[in-house]
Amino acid sequence: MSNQNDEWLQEQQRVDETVAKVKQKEKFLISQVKSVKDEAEEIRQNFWEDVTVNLDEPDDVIETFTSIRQQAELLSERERSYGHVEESIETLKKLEQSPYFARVDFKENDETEEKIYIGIASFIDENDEYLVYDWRAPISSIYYDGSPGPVSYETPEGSRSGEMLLKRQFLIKNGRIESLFDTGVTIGDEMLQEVLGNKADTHMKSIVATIQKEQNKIIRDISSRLLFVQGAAGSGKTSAALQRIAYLLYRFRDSLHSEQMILFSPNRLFNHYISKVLPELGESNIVQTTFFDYAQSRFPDLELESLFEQFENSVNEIENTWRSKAIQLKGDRSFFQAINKYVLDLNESGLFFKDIRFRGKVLISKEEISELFYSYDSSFSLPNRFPLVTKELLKRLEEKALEEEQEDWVEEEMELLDREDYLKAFQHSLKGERKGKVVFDSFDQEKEYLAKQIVRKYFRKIKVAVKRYRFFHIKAQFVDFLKKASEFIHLDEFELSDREWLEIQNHTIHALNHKKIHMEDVVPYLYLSDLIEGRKSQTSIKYVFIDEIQDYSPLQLEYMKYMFPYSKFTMLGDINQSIFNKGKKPTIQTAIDIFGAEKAEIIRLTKSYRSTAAITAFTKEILQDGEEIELFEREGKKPTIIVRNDVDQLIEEITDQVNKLTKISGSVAIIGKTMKDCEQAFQLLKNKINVTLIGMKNQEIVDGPMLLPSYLAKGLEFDSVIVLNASNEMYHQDSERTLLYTICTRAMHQLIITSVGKPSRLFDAVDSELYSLD
Ligand SMILES: Nc1ncnc2c1ncn2[C@@H]1O[C@H](COP(=O)(O)OP(=O)(O)OP(=O)(O)O)[C@@H](O)[C@H]1O
Repeated sequence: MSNQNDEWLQEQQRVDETVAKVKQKEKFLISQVKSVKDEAEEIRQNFWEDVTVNLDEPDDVIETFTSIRQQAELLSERERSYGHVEESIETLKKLEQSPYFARVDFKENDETEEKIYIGIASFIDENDEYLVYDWRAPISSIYYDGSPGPVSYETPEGSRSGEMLLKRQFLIKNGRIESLFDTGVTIGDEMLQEVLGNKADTHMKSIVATIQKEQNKIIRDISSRLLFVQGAAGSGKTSAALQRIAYLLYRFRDSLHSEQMILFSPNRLFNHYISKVLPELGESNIVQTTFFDYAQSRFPDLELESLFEQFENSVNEIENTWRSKAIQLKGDRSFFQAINKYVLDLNESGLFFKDIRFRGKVLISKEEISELFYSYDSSFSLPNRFPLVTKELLKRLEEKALEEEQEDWVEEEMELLDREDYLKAFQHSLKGERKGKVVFDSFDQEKEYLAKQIVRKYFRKIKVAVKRYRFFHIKAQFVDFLKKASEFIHLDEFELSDREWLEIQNHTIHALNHKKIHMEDVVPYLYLSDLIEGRKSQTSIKYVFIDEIQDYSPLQLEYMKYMFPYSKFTMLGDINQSIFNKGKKPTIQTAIDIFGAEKAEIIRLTKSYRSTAAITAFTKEILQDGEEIELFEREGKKPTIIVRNDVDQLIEEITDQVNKLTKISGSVAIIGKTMKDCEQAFQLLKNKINVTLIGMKNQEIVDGPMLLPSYLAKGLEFDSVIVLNASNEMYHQDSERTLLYTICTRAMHQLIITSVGKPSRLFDAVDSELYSLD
């Protein structure tokens, strides 16, 4: 038997031993879980028997309350430990299948050599010996960063160094070693080839076994206030970010919880796509949202235009019309500063208020509110004056309510009261009697009581509105700001004339009057309202992750910093994939300007792992002055450009291709430019193939072929991509280069570009050797 086989056998033996111990532990925990579960069940069943309920005297009430609380705490403690044991069992089940994926032999100075096995979680045997180290443990970083020879790694106590004698990778499935490699500098290409050659999944997978050195830097960074990752399409930005979340939760497990992290992703489809990575690593998902969803939650009364609608609307307009200039201006940092300056001027006067009305009558006029607001000392900030004004308004409303009780309408309404209302009044009277209070002894008193109830019912709504500061007229304030904004900004820097600016204002006002708000107005509007009314920034959030950062405007970045003042930011983006935001400066520079260079770390990922070398070579040439992109050598067919004369022929071709591709590859996506294009194609395709149209309303990845617009495909990947009609007519502007690049880079194994008539001129720059033409 050769040495190599001996090694393999020895390793398999170790796997067997580890798995046996894992199973043993699992068995023990299963028995434990049963007893914890039974105990919790018993507490729940006997809950009321074990507490003493006595509500006679105030002291008894306190005692009862304490007793209930103790019992509830006991129950939740048992339930928590039940949850923990369940989680541990889940992890053990994973270890049972594949206990580890790597081994490094490490010798620290004069100490004896140690064999470190690395897996998705630590496993310690009965003698407290580490049979498996968590991939996030300090020592595990030498596997990702180092190669055989001298190595060092960071621990919370400082740096440690020694020598790495061996670096080995395993692929273990169902407790059997399927492959084993000893590797050098990088984490073996063999392993990566194997992983990347697999089919796409409806959910993203974790990359824990093959994290690359540069990605490991992203994952383990703990000092930067701003970690900015500029990475080519498919270079693992999202993957690294998710591993980073898992790492941070492990590294700071005593002080950091998943609720203290938030991830802004491009769309809900993407949220769904990445939702299994953290649970796969044994961690809970963090809050995932999209900026649109966040903003919508702040605008209950307005219909928000989404970034996608903005895209759909603006692609139809000629470039550089006033709309795209408006988007530029309203996304600029100078616009943010303009809001700051405008608000400074409101300290003494200038806030807009609304009358507080009831039944068509003004209860408290806007002038009265304004007078009240500005009666407070101007050293009080605007937000600090709001609670004071609210308190006073509520007091005045009480007086108004008393007056209102005398009005005729109250009496009329009283006559319309049904039996139930009277019964309620009667019960109230009985309650009062029990408490030794004066109760109705005359018809007048009963009437008085009912009148109070009626008015109170109506006034309740008004009071709620006052408590929510609805007396402040944010819409009018925003319009006023727009009217005065040109005092604070230089319109000519945005090539805007006064007339165009006026047109932009009218456009915004028109939308607001129809209870709508354009995407470019959303953040300025939110910020203005926050500065005036005072919004509590989210101080409990410690880490903010923003994916597809290139689509955020500079003003949005400013707002993010304002909203999460104590957070560390991880921003992931690719300037080559900017679809929406065409700011004056690259986002990376803007982010550094905003957050300051001292605490910023920039990491560039240049190697693209998603696509075959043939696809990356092709997509790279669509960009002319793109960021650096390196190929990952993985074999595959050259992309094909298929040109047909008319739409019918194109649809025939797409039908054939989808039928062929679904037989050989896993997921197939047909990607169109806009939703409208996709809807038209869907009408023509739906009776020929079983395809699902993905839109804003059904953002979920499904099995089988999908048809979706470019912006919803962001961040996703598919085994095969068919680009829907990439004709010259469809994509002809230079600004659409990045859009076309984004669509094409979704393909992992095969890329087919279709076109009615001449394909987009944006492909002209691509070497004809890099694709085949049909
Ligand atoms: N170290 C790695 N090991 C294995 N697979 C990897 C690694 N890095 C990236 N990948 C794979 O490459 C693909 C692309 O990764 P990911 O989606 O994270 O890239 P991205 O940079 O966010 O892409 P894009 O900007 O195009 O959306 C995924 O299938 C991911 O699993």
